[in-house]
Amino acid sequence: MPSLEVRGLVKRLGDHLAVDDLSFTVDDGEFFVLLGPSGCGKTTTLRIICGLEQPDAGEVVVGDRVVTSLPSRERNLGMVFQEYGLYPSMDVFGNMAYGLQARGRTPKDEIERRVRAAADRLDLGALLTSPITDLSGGEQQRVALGRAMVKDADAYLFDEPLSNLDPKLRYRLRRDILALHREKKRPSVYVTHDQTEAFAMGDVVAVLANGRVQQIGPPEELVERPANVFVAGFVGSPPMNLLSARLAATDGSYVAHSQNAALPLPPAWTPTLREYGKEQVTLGIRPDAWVRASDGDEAAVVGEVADVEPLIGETVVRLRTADATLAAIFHAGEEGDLTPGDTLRMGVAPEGLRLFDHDSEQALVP
Ligand SMILES: Nc1ncnc2c1ncn2[C@@H]1O[C@H](COP(=O)(O)OP(=O)(O)OP(=O)(O)O)[C@@H](O)[C@H]1O
Repeated sequence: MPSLEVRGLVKRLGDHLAVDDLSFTVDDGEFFVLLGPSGCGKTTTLRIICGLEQPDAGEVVVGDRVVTSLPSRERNLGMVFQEYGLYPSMDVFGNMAYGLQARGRTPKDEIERRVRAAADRLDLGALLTSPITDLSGGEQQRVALGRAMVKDADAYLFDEPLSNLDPKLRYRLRRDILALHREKKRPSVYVTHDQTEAFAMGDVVAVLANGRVQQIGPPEELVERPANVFVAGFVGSPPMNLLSARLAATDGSYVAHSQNAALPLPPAWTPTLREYGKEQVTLGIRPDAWVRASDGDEAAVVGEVADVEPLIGETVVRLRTADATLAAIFHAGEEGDLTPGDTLRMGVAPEGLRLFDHDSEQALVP
């Protein structure tokens, strides 16, 4: 049985439909990430799960309890937010202990034991009596994490908890959050617009746009098999190249014509495309699927190198053609000696091609 479930959530904010028929389930021990661009409804969804916002329609289920109309404090959730949400008048101990003290069910020495254990884990042991206002942003966020850690919550919710922190601290706190999650073995829902974070942390990632789920799956599935044009253009850095193309059948297999090139599709596509019948498609080319091609190769896209960006272990090359700018990732060294202005011919490894219906923008599946 899933331990956290939202069913058909709808939320209108002013005249904006912030959450539009959203459903997903998170199992015990699963780290579930809500990923999407700014304004897609991630925070609103989390606020509904927490009980800080009432949905216009739909249900929130935690364990075997429908909690939709319960106040936040009765939902037994651990929450960590971007704006730490700490009490400035209290010290570190007071903030971490507050939730347990307020519920009044945990003996004082047990609270003390839990707070000290969490503080030690988070390197806050020496700061327990410090006023919150004396702490750095990273320390405050660790206190907020510690406050969630001392609770035995039924589910844990995180809303962009790391976005105010520098990269080194972010990396460390990611590990702390995952350690907390693994220890508690409860469902966790983590909101972020940072796909590196989403992919590094999530067992399952839900991509949201305009308040709707676009795709739910493990990170590698979103990259390998994006369900639609939005996901294809959103995940990956750089994301998949998306081009309009015309399909043509030749000798029983298919070729996609785009950018003055004839790109052969693997034979596995043939039955699907025969049934599909349409000519016009959107072609997706993974940036890591490009290969250098030789002169006269019909299956090569030709363009001018616009930009060469060396990264750690790989190089991103941008190629300008008559009507598109394409991104290619080469393992460091494979790009050769390219400089902006050079003419470059690139072929595509056929397994790196994806096709989407031109109108519905949904993926076609071979
Ligand atoms: N009171 C309001 N009236 C109208 N629209 C609102 C109101 N509050 C929020 N919105 C809009 O609802 C949408 C969803 O907001 P939400 O904060 O859930 O998005 P988000 O995905 O978490 O974005 P971010 O990553 O920027 O925090 C946004 O477009 C926001 O501008």
